Amino acid sequence: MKVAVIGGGITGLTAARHLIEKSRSEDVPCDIVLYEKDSRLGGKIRTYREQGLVVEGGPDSMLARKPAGVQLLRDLGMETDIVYMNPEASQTFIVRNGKLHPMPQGTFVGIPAEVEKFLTSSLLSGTGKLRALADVWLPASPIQQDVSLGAFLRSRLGDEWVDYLGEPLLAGIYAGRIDQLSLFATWRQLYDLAVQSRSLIIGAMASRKRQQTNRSGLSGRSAFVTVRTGLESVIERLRDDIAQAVSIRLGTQVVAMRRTENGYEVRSTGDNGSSASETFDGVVLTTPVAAAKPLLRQLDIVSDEFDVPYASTATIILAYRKQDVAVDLSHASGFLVPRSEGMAMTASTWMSSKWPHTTPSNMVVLRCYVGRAGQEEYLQLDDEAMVKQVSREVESIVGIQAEPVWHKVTRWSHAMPNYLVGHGDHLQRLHAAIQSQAPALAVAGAGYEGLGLPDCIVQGQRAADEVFTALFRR
Ligand SMILES: Cc1c2[nH]c(c1CCC(=O)O)Cc1[nH]c(c(CCC(=O)O)c1C)Cc1[nH]c(c(CCC(=O)O)c1C)Cc1[nH]c(c(C)c1CCC(=O)O)C2
Repeated sequence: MKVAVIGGGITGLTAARHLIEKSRSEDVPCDIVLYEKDSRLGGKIRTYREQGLVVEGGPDSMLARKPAGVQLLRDLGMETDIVYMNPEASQTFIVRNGKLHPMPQGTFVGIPAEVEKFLTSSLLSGTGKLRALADVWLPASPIQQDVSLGAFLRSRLGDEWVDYLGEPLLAGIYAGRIDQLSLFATWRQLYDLAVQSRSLIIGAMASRKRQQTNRSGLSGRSAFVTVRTGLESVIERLRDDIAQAVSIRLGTQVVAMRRTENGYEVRSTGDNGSSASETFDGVVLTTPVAAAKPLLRQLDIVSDEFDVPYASTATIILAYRKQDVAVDLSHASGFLVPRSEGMAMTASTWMSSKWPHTTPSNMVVLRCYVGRAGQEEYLQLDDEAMVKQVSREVESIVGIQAEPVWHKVTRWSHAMPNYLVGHGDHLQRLHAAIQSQAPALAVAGAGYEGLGLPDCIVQGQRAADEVFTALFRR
């Protein structure tokens, strides 16, 4: 059999690796061609190793509680390279009126699970806190179908909680707008919590208790993990792992697809202007949704209702000399900036505190984020102006007056998928259309069922499974 994998990010690479595994375990030869339009593999994963730093331009870590990520590292023989987030740097701040306020203690993703601690928080006004606590007495939410994450949370915990805690924490993951994101496709567990316990706060109290009893085996281990030599070394290892069995076509964009009698014709153009056509039995399509849709349309899979806008962002890494930084950042991982603060920055991660292995001991490194859905205007700034703007904001929020001695701006155009209300239903219809019209074809990646690295890995493996099984049964 012969399979095309379109896209060379983490999803496509794990799909290719999984196809090889299946072909070996079932003893069925499988030719694999991987197309990547960029001149490098890795997609959103990009590590800079400069000035003694090992810092990320894209994702900096992954959730340990989603096992696919850590499992992949083990499968690639990288277990000894795994680094856990510094447990000392667990405090997160949220900016209000230009000042840092600690995230309230004793919450479950911001939802109060310890009422007394929540009441002492300086982040919300007295009225805001009381309104949030009213969730305990409110009747069950009468939700039958998908609504926005914001509508659901506003009804239970009030606007102030949503604007200063809920949106930065829960919509921030998508660089999205809380009033547009789908409740079911983003934080369904919060809906489930409210169904089980009627109140989110009562549900948060119960899950916190469960967490505390289950945690015994994980003591001291943080929620996030990364790789000592940078996440790009996972890409390098994956590439080496599959290189023998996969033809990797860099700088090659798939521009058209057509059904043939038994499979697919894939047409591509190269950076040098060349064009080529090749036929395959199966296809794993892992590009962003905007690149996948025109190809699907050529196969008569119309998915106009399946709309996944991608927000544009940038990360700005600022490195300071430690001797120039008068504030102690060592106990915190960083801060989030609510939309209403009107700043360029949406958040900042204190890399040298959260991930000490990334930074020489004589430096302090902050990674700042700019841009989210509906707030993309600061991305127009050129690198120099962006660094200036962001370091000015760092000065006023954090109190670092020094000039950064090194910086790196990484721009991510249309990079963060936002799952809108109805995402799940539209996705189901897309899968049904693919199943009936396009046998041995599967879609996977951040635009569909989770944008973190573990979810991309799971989707890549599942898509490879589906395509392999469809062809194996023939
Ligand atoms: C406090 C904070 C968060 N996230 C962040 C902070 C800032 C300070 C710091 O670095 O400590 C930083 C962050 N993390 C993410 C973004 C958006 C990226 C961008 O704007 O370019 C930003 C700005 C992506 C993310 N951040 C996260 C994901 C999802 C990971 C996954 O689902 O696999 C992404 C894409 C994870 C995350 N991140 C956060 C929560 C509550 C969660 C979910 C945890 C859980 O589900 O148990 C909060």
